[in-house]
Amino acid sequence: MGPPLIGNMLEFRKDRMAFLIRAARTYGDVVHFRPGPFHAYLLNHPDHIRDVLVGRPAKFLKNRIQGWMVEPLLGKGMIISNGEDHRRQRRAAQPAFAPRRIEGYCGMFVRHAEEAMKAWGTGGEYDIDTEMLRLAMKNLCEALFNADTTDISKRAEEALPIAIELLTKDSELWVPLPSWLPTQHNRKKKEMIRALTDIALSFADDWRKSGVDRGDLLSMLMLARDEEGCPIAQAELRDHLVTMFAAGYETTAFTLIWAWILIAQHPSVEAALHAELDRVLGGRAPTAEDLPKLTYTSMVLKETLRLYPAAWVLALREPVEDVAIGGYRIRKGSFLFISPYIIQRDPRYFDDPERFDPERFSPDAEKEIPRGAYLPFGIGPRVCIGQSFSQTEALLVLATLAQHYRVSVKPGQRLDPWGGLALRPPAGVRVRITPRTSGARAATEAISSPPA
Ligand code: HEM
Repeated sequence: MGPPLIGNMLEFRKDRMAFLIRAARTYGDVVHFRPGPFHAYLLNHPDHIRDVLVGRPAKFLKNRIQGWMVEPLLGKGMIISNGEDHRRQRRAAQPAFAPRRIEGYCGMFVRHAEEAMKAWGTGGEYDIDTEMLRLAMKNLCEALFNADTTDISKRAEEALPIAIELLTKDSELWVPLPSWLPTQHNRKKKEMIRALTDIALSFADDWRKSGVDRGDLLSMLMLARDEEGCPIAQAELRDHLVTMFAAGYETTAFTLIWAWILIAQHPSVEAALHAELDRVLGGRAPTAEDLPKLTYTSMVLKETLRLYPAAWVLALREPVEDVAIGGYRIRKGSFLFISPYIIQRDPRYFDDPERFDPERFSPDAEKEIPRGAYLPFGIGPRVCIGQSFSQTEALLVLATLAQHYRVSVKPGQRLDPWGGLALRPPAGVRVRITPRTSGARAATEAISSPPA
């Protein structure tokens, strides 16, 4: 438990991922620890996780502490709201993520990937994180805000990561430092948050000039009316838009970054991926109709999200009354940690869990995974609203790019995961990007064609 007041805070701060893994492997399904003066519990059994997220979600609210950690950025947006506020926000945003809508985004995901390929040309050395983050931001801006992406997404690309990094630093303290303190940290944070607010509200201003329903998230929010016929207040609109930025940007980009790293490290997976892409696409760009045929590509992404779930820990939950979980009495107001990263590497549910093996997600094998042991997008009523948006985006981006290019990671870089707001490599990832030759494509086509 550690000393009073500080508890396990120092250990947790030093290496939170290692601390949680150690705690789970040593103490089992429900682990009590103390980040500072608080009582926290890590839930590490699929049944307990389902109990909280699916069985009794109304008894476990998003916790107040993370409210102050991320509220300066997200305001009272959907990720941290509770109860009726949350239901209203989710209802307003849901149509932008309907299957028909997502199908409509497919051409744009591919177009942006093709633009990236044009710049790659005959290949060279790149930071794969910069490339994927740029793509994710363009996709997000165009799909959700119908914004001309070049200028706006550049500004957002600059401000968002800095804001997220400063908030992550705050979150390590567990106790809020007054935001009025004239520190450089606070000044920078305010500046970045103001920049993001300006960007979000400039979308709204642009929209008002035409007032046309373009079928994107922004139009839906701008046209939404409450029971009294009033539009969404400016502050709520801002919170909605910045929340979507924060939730949808790094998550998808880092999933793709990890996928490239893992594919580069596993030549047999790379060969199977190329074989599928050559067989299904044969050199042409993918479309929405190809999605169900890209089964192996999808398995690669699912396995990437098992080992490197971008949301490595879910938003903390707080019981609204004393509850029993797995035979333990947990007091009202404690924090509940649920970590996809920890449970998805648990040897009880995944054989040889550190091994990258997309076959775990072959249609038959996937059915055997216990419910609650694999949850990169969460489960229950707070499941990620952007899940199918992001899965479709990642699949099409990977299929478009991997069909024509190979990525190899320059040796000597640190690639251990670091749990910031999203799970990421500790620094930029330098890679060599090489065009796949048509000869190589013909060879995989020969391997993947059934004998006559
Ligand atoms: C690989 C990509 C992504 C991953 C791994 C991911 C993961 C998650 C997870 C685990 C949750 C549930 C959090 C909890 O229960 O505490 C969540 C919620 C959410 N995600 Fe995602 N997400 C991704 C992409 C996106 C995208 C692209 C968007 C929007 C464009 C998005 C928007 C949201 C929102 C608004 C919520 C809050 C939903 C609610 O509370 O009702 N996410 N996400």
